[in-house]
Amino acid sequence: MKILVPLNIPDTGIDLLKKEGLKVTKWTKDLPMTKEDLYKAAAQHDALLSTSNYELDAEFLNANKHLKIISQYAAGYDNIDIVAAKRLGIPIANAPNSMTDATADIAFALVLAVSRKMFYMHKTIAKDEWRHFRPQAHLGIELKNKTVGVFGLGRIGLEFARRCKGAYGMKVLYCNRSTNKEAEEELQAQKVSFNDLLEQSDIISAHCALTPDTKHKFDAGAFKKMKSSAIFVNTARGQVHNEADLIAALEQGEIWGAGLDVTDPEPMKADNPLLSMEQVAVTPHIGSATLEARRQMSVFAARNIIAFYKGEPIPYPVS
Ligand SMILES: NC(=O)C1=CN([C@@H]2O[C@H](COP(=O)(O)OP(=O)(O)OC[C@H]3O[C@@H](n4cnc5c(N)ncnc54)[C@H](OP(=O)(O)O)[C@@H]3O)[C@@H](O)[C@H]2O)C=CC1
Ligand SMILES: O=CC(=O)O
Repeated sequence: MKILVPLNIPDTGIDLLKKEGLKVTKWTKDLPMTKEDLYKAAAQHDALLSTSNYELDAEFLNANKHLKIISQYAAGYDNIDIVAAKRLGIPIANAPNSMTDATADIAFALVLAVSRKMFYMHKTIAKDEWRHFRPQAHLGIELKNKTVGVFGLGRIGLEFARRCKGAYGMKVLYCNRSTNKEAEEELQAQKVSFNDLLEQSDIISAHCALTPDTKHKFDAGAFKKMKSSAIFVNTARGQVHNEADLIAALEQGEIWGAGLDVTDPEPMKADNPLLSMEQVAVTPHIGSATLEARRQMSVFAARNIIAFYKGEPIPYPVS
């Protein structure tokens, strides 16, 4: 079986594939493949160890019906048309839990960065604006005993909530479709409606998958319901918030601040007004950007393909 890896990912998983006798073509350039190159290359391979920057839509899947499996080097798989893949009988798999800690860390770091205006204050030094002690300038807010609301308390949401509870004794609210018993027992997390999450939380962090249900969940109406002292954090997917509405909510003081690891669109343009706001911190989708996570993602994505090749159950199937 010939595997196409269309981005320069760590070799940890590639080595496993090769050990099983699978042939691997890895794209080693820094820039991703063009759509044309991807179509051409996929046509000559049996499986794809893909990454989330490629749009694997119905058109791509129809043109590549021959693919035996697509294994995603990511937890999210909103770039893949799962319905079309199912119709065509192409199994899809992903690599959840390989970057849970790394992404929870980024969400938590964004809360801290926003609460103390760190990114903005860093820029004042670079602009040579640090002059003298100003006792009432650029004050932040403290996090101890605040209420955190997690939208999508799954793997990453739980790790993020653990950090909030452990470091600052925060009360944990969450909004999911199902109940997270583990979080309720361990953190005394309370499941609430979306409305209550918005109205009662001091910090709201999005950790859901991007689906038609969650697209633009955080829009003008949602921001209006949040506390004017609230911090909104999104490390899930940029389209979970409506970015124009978020900018307006911040400009009008409807919410206090925002921390984003994901934006809409990505990459964010350098002239985006969010980048010059005092109470905003933006990182360029680096949730999983640790050596440990990226190596593990490669291994998990490879294991799906190896299991399929051996006729064993796929460890991380996407249904
Ligand atoms: N910034 C980054 O670099 C990274 C971002 N991510 C993003 O984080 C997302 C979450 O990852 P992970 O924690 O592993 O995924 P999980 O599937 O473990 O958690 C997702 C949670 O979202 C909840 N959810 C889904 N739909 C809804 C909805 N409509 N309303 C309320 N809750 C909902 C689910 O609960 P229930 O089904 O009960 O509703 C579940 O608890 C990924 O899909 C990806 O987009 C992941 C890794 C890195
Ligand atoms: O955004 C990253 C992912 O793993 O999903």
